[in-house]
Amino acid sequence: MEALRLEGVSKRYGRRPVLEGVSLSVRPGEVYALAGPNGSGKTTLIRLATGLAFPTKGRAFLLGEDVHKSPAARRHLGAVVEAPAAFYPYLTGRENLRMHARLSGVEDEARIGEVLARLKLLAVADQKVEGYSLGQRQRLGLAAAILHRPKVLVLDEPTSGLDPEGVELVHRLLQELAREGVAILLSTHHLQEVARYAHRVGILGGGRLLDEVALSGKEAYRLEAEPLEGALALLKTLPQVASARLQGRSVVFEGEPEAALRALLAEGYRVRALVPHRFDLLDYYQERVRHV
Ligand SMILES: Nc1ncnc2c1ncn2[C@@H]1O[C@H](COP(=O)(O)OP(=O)(O)OP(=O)(O)O)[C@@H](O)[C@H]1O
Repeated sequence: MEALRLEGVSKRYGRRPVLEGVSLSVRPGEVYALAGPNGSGKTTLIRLATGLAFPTKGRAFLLGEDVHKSPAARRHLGAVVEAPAAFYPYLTGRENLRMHARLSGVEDEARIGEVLARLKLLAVADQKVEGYSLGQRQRLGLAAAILHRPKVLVLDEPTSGLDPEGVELVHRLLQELAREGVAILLSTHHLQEVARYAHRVGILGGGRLLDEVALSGKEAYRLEAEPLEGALALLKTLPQVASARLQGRSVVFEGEPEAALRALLAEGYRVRALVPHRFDLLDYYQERVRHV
């Protein structure tokens, strides 16, 4: 079952549409990154998915339960939406986490130590939060969000304000959590970084989900052949080809290049080039949002 699902979600502020009919889903163990220019609605979408804002149309589900109708659905959710998360400044990091733990019914001192260690906060755990740097607060926010072992984690720009070590720490943590089966939806402007481990990237623009890119990690190849449309159609029929799509004046496909070449030549296509293809997410993204 999908861990998180948005069904035709729209949001208007007054008469102004911000999101129009966005549907997406995130499976357990999947990292789904939301990208889009400033003002494209990423934060709004995240607020709708977590139940912090109501959609004008459409519905949001967490593990099959409607987030806006069943507050209990949120027990499976960990989220950092307003960054840095609000903490009591006169309490220490550990005391703040204890408060969170009590509110979510965790009451497990060992778990508090575990998440502090995971976020590399043990050295400052017993200092008051008012003395924390922005990056330390960000990490404490994430520590609070994962304290109750949520099955779904929703994060708005989880690496903003972090130094390079902090950025790496968060990326590593998210990969580990995904391997443990957590479904993760995050928004980001740092496409190249999340492309290393995100499974899918949703591109928002003009209030719509313009595209979803699956980052499979499989070997891809770029083919230049004539006629190109026919070559694309042929590749799509081959069992050795997992996926194929048009990109500019080439076809990009995943699969076995030898089998593809044999089939193309056997059918009389003129093959001009068949080379390994490195998918550049940033290039693709820029092309996708250029005309919005
Ligand atoms: N409470 C609100 N009232 C009115 N308009 C809002 C409200 N919240 C967001 N908006 C508008 O909705 C649009 C989308 O904002 P949102 O913050 O979701 O974008 P974003 O993609 O997260 O942007 P950024 O990349 O800058 O963080 C913006 O034009 C914003 O001005």
